[in-house]
Amino acid sequence: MELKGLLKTQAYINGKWVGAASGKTFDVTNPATGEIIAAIPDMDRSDVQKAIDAADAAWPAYRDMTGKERAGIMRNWFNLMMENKDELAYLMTIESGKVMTESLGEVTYGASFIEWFAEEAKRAYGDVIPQHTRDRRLVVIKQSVGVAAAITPWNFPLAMITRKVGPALAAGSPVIVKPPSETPLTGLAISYLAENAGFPPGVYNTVTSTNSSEVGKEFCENKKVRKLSFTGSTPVGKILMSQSAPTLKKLSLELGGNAPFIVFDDADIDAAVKGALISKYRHNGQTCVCVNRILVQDKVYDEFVDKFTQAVQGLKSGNVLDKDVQVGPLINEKGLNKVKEFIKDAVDKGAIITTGGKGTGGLFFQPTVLANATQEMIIAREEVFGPVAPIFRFHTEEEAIQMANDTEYGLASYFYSKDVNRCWRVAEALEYGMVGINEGIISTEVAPFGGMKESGFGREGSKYGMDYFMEIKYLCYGGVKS
Ligand SMILES: NC(=O)C1=CN([C@@H]2O[C@H](COP(=O)(O)OP(=O)(O)OC[C@H]3O[C@@H](n4cnc5c(N)ncnc54)[C@H](OP(=O)(O)O)[C@@H]3O)[C@@H](O)[C@H]2O)C=CC1
Ligand SMILES: O=C(O)CCCC(=O)O
Repeated sequence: MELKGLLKTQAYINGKWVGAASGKTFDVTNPATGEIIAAIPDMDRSDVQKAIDAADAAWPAYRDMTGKERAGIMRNWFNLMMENKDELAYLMTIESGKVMTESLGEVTYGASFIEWFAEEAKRAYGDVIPQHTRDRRLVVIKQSVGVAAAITPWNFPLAMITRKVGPALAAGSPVIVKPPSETPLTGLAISYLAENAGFPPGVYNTVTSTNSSEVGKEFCENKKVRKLSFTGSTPVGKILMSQSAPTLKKLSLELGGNAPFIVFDDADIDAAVKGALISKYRHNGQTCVCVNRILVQDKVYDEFVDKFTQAVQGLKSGNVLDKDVQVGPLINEKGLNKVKEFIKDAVDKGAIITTGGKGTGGLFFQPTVLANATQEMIIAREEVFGPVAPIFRFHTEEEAIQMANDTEYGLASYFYSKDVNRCWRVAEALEYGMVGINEGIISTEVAPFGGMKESGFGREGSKYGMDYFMEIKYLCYGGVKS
């Protein structure tokens, strides 16, 4: 495909395309074929410092622009993403293995955060508080938090960047993005579009590196960075939080999940099968909101297992660039080994494979269903991040809630029931930041995305998203004579 200048092999700092000061590079490979796509700069802390300095220098002028002016540039950027949708999706597919239809969906989804926050830029309203003494007037304004850094994962090479930089840029904060080393090319491509959209030099920066722990330390320790937003694993989130303590860096952490999907015996079983299928096998099970555990009530257990197994057998594997293919490869060897290890552990402990269970060459693995799953299995506790659906059995509503909440995670959860009273009860009892009720896909730019417990904190998207990139300032006018 003709990529119209979108395949960038340099990083983007202070409005310039640059290599690493050390001259080092690293290769980006296609997980579906193993082919090398490009070599890009392998930066170290000195390069990251340059990006931070540039962002800090750009901050005063950028924050002084009106919301409407910032919105104009963001709107240009959104339009450019949509005009280059096919090219961005192609790049995403070849570097991440995400099937083409899903990549096209992610470009639209990712761009929607820029459209949404461009509109929000004009509405960063403050407040007037009724005075508590006659000679005072109390006003609250919201101001940009300052330079913001973003560390993003490979499973959403575009949307996890835009969901962070959208609110930051709208609020008046320059950004430095560190995309994942597996999938940096989509992030570089949108940096090129950001340049063309008209962001002033230093407002939008992208650094690439395989030395993520050093980049993370610089973001946490550098006092010019006022905010760090991270999506990725819980262990790395904890490292970033402890590294941020000395500078009291403001943090948003969107971490791992262990999503339950509960099917009650009063549910529409066909709808539940459809919801579980799309939620489990989205990006081959590699999202933090993918179903990790399916909990099914006794009476409908066998029916659900049969119908779900049949539906999974209908998923189409093949060339990820074909628009009707639904199953791609795992991102890397580590991901593939995790899948194999979790299946072996489950089978050793009594699970039955009703479909799948085998690798099909390279990083590809069959979509797999495990019946008779139990709490003793690793998959009950840890995120598999792959195409494996364990199905657990429960007897009562209380037991389902107890099983669902029996995890340190609290990101997404789902349940199916036709009983309205039960829907309210269960939704309120689930200790999760997001609950899908008779829905398997819940992500949208208009709703708050984020978790509880060890799934992190902060909310992205929606009317709440910008608050995490703004300071609330209270102004007290005294001596007002009436
Ligand atoms: N919440 C979510 O959406 C995600 C959850 N995960 C979970 O994490 C597991 C492992 O996936 P993995 O990709 O290794 O996730 P990581 O948390 O290791 O990686 C996510 C991002 O953090 C960066 N990173 C890694 N270590 C550090 C560090 N010490 N300091 C700063 N940044 C760092 C990575 O950079 P680099 O790529 O250069 O290493 C990447 O940009 C998955 O199996 C899944 O369970 C993974 C991805 C997303
Ligand atoms: O898996 C993730 O990293 C979170 C993104 C998922 C979504 O936005 O639906």
